[in-house]
Amino acid sequence: MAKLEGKVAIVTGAASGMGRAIAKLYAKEGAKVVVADFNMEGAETVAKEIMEDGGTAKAMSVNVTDIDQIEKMIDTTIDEYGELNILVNNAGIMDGFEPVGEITDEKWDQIFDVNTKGVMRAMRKVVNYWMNAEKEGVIVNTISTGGLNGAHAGVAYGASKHAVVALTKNTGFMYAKNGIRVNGIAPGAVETNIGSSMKGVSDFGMQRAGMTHGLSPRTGQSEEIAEAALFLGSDASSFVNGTVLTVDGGWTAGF
Ligand SMILES: NC(=O)C1=CN([C@@H]2O[C@H](COP(=O)(O)OP(=O)(O)OC[C@H]3O[C@@H](n4cnc5c(N)ncnc54)[C@H](O)[C@@H]3O)[C@@H](O)[C@H]2O)C=CC1
Ligand SMILES: CC(=O)C(C)=O
Repeated sequence: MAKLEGKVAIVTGAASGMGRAIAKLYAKEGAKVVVADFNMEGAETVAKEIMEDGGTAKAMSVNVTDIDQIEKMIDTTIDEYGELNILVNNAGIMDGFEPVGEITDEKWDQIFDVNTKGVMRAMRKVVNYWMNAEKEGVIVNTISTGGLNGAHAGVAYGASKHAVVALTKNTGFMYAKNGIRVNGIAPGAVETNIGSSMKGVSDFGMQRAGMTHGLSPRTGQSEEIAEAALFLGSDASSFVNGTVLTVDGGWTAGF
């Protein structure tokens, strides 16, 4: 039996990288998947690939910095599929490895709007839906090893991801008796298109962070992260709640 048979899932940032791999694996395991991204062309391609493989998917144009678009994403999914069981908050962008002495207010806000506020707003909307409807549900947040230590990116990215760890733990704890589970994944360095979101790279920050990146045994593939997202999104993880699963090939085990 497919692991997500009968489930409806939203995956944000699903036009590329880990989001794409998660959307495809969820669909392969029986879920109806909303492929949400502000890159609509990319989202449509992923939805088409899923449907060609016999799955069910719908591309949706969503900018996670826009509250109206986030809320519409969730309302439309429930209207069209009659249900929403799994929300994967995966959309994210990198900073330019800036340390605090170099970060601008504008860059800080830009990173937080996508990586943190967008996640909180989607979680708030879906949790209220589940609570009001007295339904159970699962949230999976793509965080980062940069959300667990200070050495993997700049100050804005690290702080934005540390905040999602707190969002994950707090929400998992608060609604644990209501059948709502919330977990995160902390991937290490994974081969995706995230580099294209890096603007104005700091030589100083890159040099400092690069020292720890050099300790990573290897880079990961998006499909390896998708397997963790499948575990956390499915009933196989029914007793796992309010925690973060590191998936980094052993990179951060050594320090
Ligand atoms: N690649 C890596 O080494 C790591 C990435 N991560 C996290 O994994 C998540 C996925 O990133 P990747 O697959 O690596 O990157 P990616 O760049 O391949 O995919 C990110 C997707 O998010 C979308 N996106 C960006 N801003 C958006 C917005 N405002 N609204 C809607 N969609 C938006 C992009 O269009 C893209 O399709 C991110 O949260 C990232 O921070 C975490 C650890 C390591
Ligand atoms: C992009 C990112 O989060 C890492 C850990 O490389």
